[in-house]
Amino acid sequence: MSTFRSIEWKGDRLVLLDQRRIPEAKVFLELTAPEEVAAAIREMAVRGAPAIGAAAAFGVVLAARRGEALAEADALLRASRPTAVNLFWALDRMKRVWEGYSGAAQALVQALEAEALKIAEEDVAANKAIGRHALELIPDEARILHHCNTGSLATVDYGTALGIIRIAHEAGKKVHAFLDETRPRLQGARLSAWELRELGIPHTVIADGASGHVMQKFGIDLVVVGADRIAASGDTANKIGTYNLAIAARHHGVPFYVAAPTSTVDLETPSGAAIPIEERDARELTHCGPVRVVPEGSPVYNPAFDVTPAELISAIVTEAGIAYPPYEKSLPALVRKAQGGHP
Ligand SMILES: CSC[C@@H](O)[C@@H](O)C(=O)COP(=O)(O)O
Repeated sequence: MSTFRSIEWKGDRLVLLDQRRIPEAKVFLELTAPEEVAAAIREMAVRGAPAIGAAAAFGVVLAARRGEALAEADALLRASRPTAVNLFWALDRMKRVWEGYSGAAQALVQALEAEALKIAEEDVAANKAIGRHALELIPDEARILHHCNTGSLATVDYGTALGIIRIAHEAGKKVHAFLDETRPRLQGARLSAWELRELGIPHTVIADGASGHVMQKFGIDLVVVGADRIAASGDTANKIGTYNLAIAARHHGVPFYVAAPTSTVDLETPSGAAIPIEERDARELTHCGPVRVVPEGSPVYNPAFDVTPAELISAIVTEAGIAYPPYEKSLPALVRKAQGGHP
């Protein structure tokens, strides 16, 4: 894989690989202000639940370096996207460092920088652990269906669901990934295919509507997806189209796995009904690039995420181990384990 990370802290600026430009160009953005980080998250130059959490943490560091009001930067970054809980989880961690702080400004900048770097490094370690735990779920030869992009681009490095595919490949398993294109923003077609090509992992891009057909015609051994927020019940918000995939998987008897760090588990949210679902600009649907593909005046509805009910999820793979139903019991135990407590 590439020798760069999609998120890199350079001591005085945050460098992001602009995901809107992949695969046609590798363009790096150099951000020095929290407003720029919030805009990059909102406009999806950086995207994917763990990646936006880490980027927001560095947004707070930038605000501190500039001597700006941290409460304002925090509010601005929190408002950038609503669904992925990692954003709020990372900003809460940063807030525990700055809230009530009364020492020297320079020492606070250093403490915030250390915390943001810790968030980033912990994410990489969590993703590798997720991949190792998942090995027991992957047959030696496996056709794996995947939705959206959950790889190095969507995290600080390695990835969650795509990381599982990568680690299984590196472990010598014969994996073939079927990648949903993931309309309307094409994270599967543009980003996951790009990552798997760089890694030399066999894959085939399919239209979202083809996933049922592929299960029926070729046979899929498992589906693995990421998550933006997992409620205490196990209900999981992820990229729009995930729910359809889970229904098709159940119909075909295909195991449906969710892969996410425990920072994506939100025990405060009891069930999927309480997860805020982002609606994005209609233009994402009405246009393909500059070309209008929906007649002028036709109403559109563009939810960016859906919620897959826990009963359709075979297991949730986290860095602390694999949670099986009933998730109300297994998820809190894994969250406690990840935090260093008893399972
Ligand atoms: C490891 S990324 C997991 C999820 O964040 C991913 O599947 C997803 O839904 C991303 O949505 P996006 O709108 O591209 O940020």
